[in-house]
Amino acid sequence: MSLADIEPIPLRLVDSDLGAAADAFGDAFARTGFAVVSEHGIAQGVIDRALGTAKALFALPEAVKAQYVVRGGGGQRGLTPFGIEAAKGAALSDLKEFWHIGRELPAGHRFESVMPANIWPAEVADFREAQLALYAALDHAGRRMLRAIAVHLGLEPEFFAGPVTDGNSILRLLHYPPVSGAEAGAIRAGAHEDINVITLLLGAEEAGLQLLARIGEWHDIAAPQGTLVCNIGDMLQRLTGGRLPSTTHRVVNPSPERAAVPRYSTPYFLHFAPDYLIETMPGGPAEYPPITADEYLRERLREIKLL
Ligand SMILES: O=C(O)CCC(=O)C(=O)O
Ligand SMILES: [Fe+2]
Repeated sequence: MSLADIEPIPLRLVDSDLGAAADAFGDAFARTGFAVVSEHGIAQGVIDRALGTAKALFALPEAVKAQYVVRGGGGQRGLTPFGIEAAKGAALSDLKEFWHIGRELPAGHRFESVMPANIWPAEVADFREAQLALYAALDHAGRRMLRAIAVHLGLEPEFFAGPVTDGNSILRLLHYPPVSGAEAGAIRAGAHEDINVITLLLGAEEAGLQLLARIGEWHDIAAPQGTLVCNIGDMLQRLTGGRLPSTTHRVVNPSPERAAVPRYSTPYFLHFAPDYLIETMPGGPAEYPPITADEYLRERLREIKLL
């Protein structure tokens, strides 16, 4: 199986033929944990404005960016500088820096203590507006994807609507600087599984993203222009008892011709509400003890050295 052969599946199918969407996405996710998604409905202008302001942010002087590191915040908001996050169990840190944006909650919201307020870079005009627009668009696309996943699992289409309402979802703006050759074995993003429910990833058109197939081989994930990549995270694997696998993936360093080119990508990690109890459904190959989404997240952030 070559992942380059994965045909993009239009997200539009969710609205026109939910059964067909459930079959197509369900099949892709059950086989590889990944799908390439076309016709996702996110306006190109929204994507371009968010990417433009993200590039402006990362281009700021290091001393300015350093002001936006939240000490003791587990990397959940603001900047996580180059050389901090390491994949679970990895000796070397990833070759990336990133900025996290969370859900905006009204003052006094019951999740305020576990979902901290966003911070915004004063130096980049329109950053807040552009990123919140992308956050909202990805959240909406993710909810549509979850309708297809619910039907694939034999659940009612709106099964996930409640559990992800006010979810602790995070928009990650990622910057992988050019690779100089002095990285001594480190890679852009070491092999890992995502912690959350599903991930929607923009920017995978620039090569590097690979998934680990069950036979133990790495496969490139080719995302044509205008598509996004969607994958299953550990929380959904846990909920489905492994019926939907959270597949290991990584971002390898560029070929010598592309070494001078930075890579920007934007995963949206869609999460459950912090108090959602993840209890394994019957019918899958595995069973896990119940745990709330927030407890599970904290356990995992400690493993990746963010907490
Ligand atoms: O940059 C990418 O293409 C993927 C990033 C990723 O897997 C992650 O941040 O979890
Ligand atoms: Fe990932």
